[in-house]
Amino acid sequence: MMTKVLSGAGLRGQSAGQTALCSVGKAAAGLTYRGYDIDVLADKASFEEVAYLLLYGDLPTRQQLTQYEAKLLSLRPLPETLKQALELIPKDAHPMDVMRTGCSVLGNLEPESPLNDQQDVADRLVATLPAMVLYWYRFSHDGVRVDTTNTGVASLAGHFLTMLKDTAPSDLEVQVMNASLILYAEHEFNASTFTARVCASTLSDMHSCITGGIGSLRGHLHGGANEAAMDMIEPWQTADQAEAGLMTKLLNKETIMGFGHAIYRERDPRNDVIKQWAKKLSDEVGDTYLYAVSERCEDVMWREKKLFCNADFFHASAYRFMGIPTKLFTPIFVCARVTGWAAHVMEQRANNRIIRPSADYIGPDHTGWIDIDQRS
Ligand SMILES: CC(=O)SCCNC(=O)CCNC(=O)[C@H](O)C(C)(C)COP(=O)(O)OP(=O)(O)OC[C@H]1O[C@@H](n2cnc3c(N)ncnc32)[C@H](O)[C@@H]1OP(=O)(O)O
Ligand SMILES: O=C([O-])CC(=O)C(=O)O
Repeated sequence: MMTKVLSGAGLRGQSAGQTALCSVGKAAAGLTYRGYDIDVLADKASFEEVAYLLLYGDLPTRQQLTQYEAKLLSLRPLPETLKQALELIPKDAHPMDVMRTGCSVLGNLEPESPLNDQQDVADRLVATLPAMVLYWYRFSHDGVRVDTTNTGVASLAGHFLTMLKDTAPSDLEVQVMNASLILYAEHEFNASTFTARVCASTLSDMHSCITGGIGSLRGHLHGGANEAAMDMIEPWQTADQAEAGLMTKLLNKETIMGFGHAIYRERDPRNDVIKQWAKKLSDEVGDTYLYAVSERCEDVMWREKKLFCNADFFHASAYRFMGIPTKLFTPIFVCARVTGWAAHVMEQRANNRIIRPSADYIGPDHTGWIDIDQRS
């Protein structure tokens, strides 16, 4: 795989520091977490194993994994005060705003300290972010105070789906959710991770760094693209309608959500994985058009613009096939990416210099004071 020739605005192509966590767009490998290829991780690992890899530095032994899973289970309960805060948030709030608030409230209740160190705060957030968003969602939408602790499901992937639906998900759904969390866990110096690192570089606390990351991920040019892609394809009932709709959008020079990437040039290696799972789900649920619509979008975008699906595009149909409401798509990204963000915060802290670039000044020349009554 070739890396993109990068230049110009948006700090594109400029190295902003070093990382041992992830390589993106390197020849042949495509995407690795601490040297492990994403395809292999998505195929063989559990999300908990990948979280451990990112947060603790290496893949766990069986004993370490058992202990880590037990730790995450023990960290699931939400503080009562946090539940009360979540209950105050209206139904029509965006779940990403709920997560931002939830993370921030937890930082007030359980601030990072020598007794609650960065590793513990990171694990606590991994264990509770899914619960925060779903506690609010189920309370505000269904009037149910969902049990966020004992769904009887050990894996975070299964726990998320069980809290959402109250019924046990299928094995395939748990498998796909697990792979999805792995695909979304980490991606070098993307915008939200960079936000978290900038925050960390001022010696701020972990909750502030993660809250900032959630805010940056929310935008449609970043994590919010999975939701925006679903909104785009939703009205199309056939592949031909999708093609006609896309052609109109391209003619109008619209940005097509779920396509293109700041670093990859030819393909996003995560797309092959999630696309395959979307196909399996499509077959399982007896879908007659959404997968075909998605595939046609992929073909048209490549034919017309040489733009490829990024990680977000086929996540939209995969999540839809699992019955997940569209506005919960990006929050799932948060549940995964919190591992990458926290690992980057720790890495930044271990070798820190405050991140403070310069700007090229383009404003007016030095200007004298004009008294308020003299201004036109
Ligand atoms: C998990 C993730 O966060 S992945 C990213 C998710 N975001 C999206 O899917 C949003 C849609 N995609 C985009 O907006 C962009 O591709 C980004 C934000 C991901 C990357 O932006 P950039 O690095 O600036 O894009 P890039 O330099 O490749 O753009 C090259 C050209 O292709 C165009 N282009 C890039 N992506 C798209 C798109 N999705 N739809 C239409 N045109 C596009 C650009 O407008 C640009 O055109 P120009 O040269 O006429 O100005
Ligand atoms: O790397 C990026 O710019 C965006 C991305 O794919 C991610 O954060 O997963």
